[in-house]
Amino acid sequence: MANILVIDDNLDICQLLDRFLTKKGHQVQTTISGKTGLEYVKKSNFDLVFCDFKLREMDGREILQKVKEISPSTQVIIITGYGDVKIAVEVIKNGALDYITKPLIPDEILMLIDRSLAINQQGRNYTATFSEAKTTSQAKNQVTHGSDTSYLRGVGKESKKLYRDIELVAPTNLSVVIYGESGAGKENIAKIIHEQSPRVGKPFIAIDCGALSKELAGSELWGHEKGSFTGALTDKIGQFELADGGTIFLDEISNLSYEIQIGLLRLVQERKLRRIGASRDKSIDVRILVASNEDLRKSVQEGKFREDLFFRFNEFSITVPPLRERKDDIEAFSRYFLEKANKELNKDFLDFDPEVIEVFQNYDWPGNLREMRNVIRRGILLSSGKVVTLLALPPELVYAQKFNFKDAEGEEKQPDFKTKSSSSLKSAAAGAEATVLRKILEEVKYNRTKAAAKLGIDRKTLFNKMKQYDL
Ligand SMILES: Nc1ncnc2c1ncn2[C@@H]1O[C@H](COP(=O)(O)OP(=O)(O)OP(=O)(O)O)[C@@H](O)[C@H]1O
Repeated sequence: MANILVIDDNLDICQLLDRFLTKKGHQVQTTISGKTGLEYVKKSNFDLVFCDFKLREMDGREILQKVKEISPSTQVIIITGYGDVKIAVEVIKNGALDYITKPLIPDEILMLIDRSLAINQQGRNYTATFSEAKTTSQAKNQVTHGSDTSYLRGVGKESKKLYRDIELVAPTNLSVVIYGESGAGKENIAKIIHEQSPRVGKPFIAIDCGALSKELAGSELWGHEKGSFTGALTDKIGQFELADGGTIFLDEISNLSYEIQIGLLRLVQERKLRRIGASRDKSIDVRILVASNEDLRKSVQEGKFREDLFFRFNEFSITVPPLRERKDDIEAFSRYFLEKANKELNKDFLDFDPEVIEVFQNYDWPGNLREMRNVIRRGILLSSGKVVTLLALPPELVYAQKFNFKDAEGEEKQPDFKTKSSSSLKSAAAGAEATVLRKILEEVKYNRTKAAAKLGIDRKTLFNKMKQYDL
């Protein structure tokens, strides 16, 4: 059973999730206000918060940040419309566990709850093995002991280069900077490096630097002694100590504050750390892998990241290509995620409609592998039979390339309908309609009267269509 908070300014969604999740045995609290939601988080210990991205007084990013400050071990899942996938993907970088797109699908929600509970449990079990550990917020970081990574290497030129680099650097003790867009697979690469290194079998700890609060980052990373500051009620082992002998992966490294960067520099130079409030140093043997989705050299030039630290980390660098540049692997990744989703959801889908693969090949995948995983999971939940069809994909994705309205040279492009079946025709119409509606609504800043006038329909029809397409 999970303790769940739902924050959504759509009362229907709150009521629906409340009823559904309570029936499934979870403890649920709901609110339409972000502010009230944060008050609830202060008072209660939630395992998981489902939060709509577009709330009236604050957005999902702000809520996420505050929830993480108040209760670092609470997982947050952002609810979003498909048109906002890019934003949702950004939010993941700030520590959200995942995102789900509307319309909500019950099985997907249940699966995410299970995943969130499993991650929290994993964190707890791991810390329990360090019996002297009296830590409070370890659960948010993913900890892997041993070899449980399942992944696909890919066969394209880009993937081959990637894995050549990994094989080269993994057996060494070098620090590595892993570059790549959000969801491209940086953490996965870090795990593979760890597993192909002599440190395999020792801890692998992933820290999301974007999710570390300024106040608690030091205590989270180095640990603290009881009484060293208000709120330090017990001793706490930091993540670096927990990773001793193994590998630590610092994701979104450029988000670390200047003070923490100084602490890191000392650790990297002297291989020693001191818990906050302690009087003695402790020797630490940890391999450090870091990731960034922006060029760290640029962060150095902008004064956001220390140059000396950059040189320490930059002993080797790997760039994970975005999915749109791994065209040769798209089909293989699609089948990999189909298999995975079959297992997770207890389904037995055999394949994709060939048109689906074609759409996948042409789509930009701003959320990379994470987006593909989510699209396929939903595709399975929305399909009947044994084959995932175009109808089960978000219309925005199906017609994104046709409705981007710009070609590679930035010239306006005419929408191109090459529908091959009546089902895709239906989906084409829906996709076209949703995209045009969104475009006009954005043009008029969601003023419904102006949008209805521009579209030549009445306000009620517009309202119904906005509801239908969740705009
Ligand atoms: N080679 C792979 N084979 C199969 N699945 C993969 C592979 N690489 C990544 N994934 C899956 O894609 C999703 C995103 O990967 P990952 O978390 O490693 O990306 P990331 O670049 O670290 O993202 P972020 O920057 O948002 O933290 C995860 O579900 C992961 O399991």
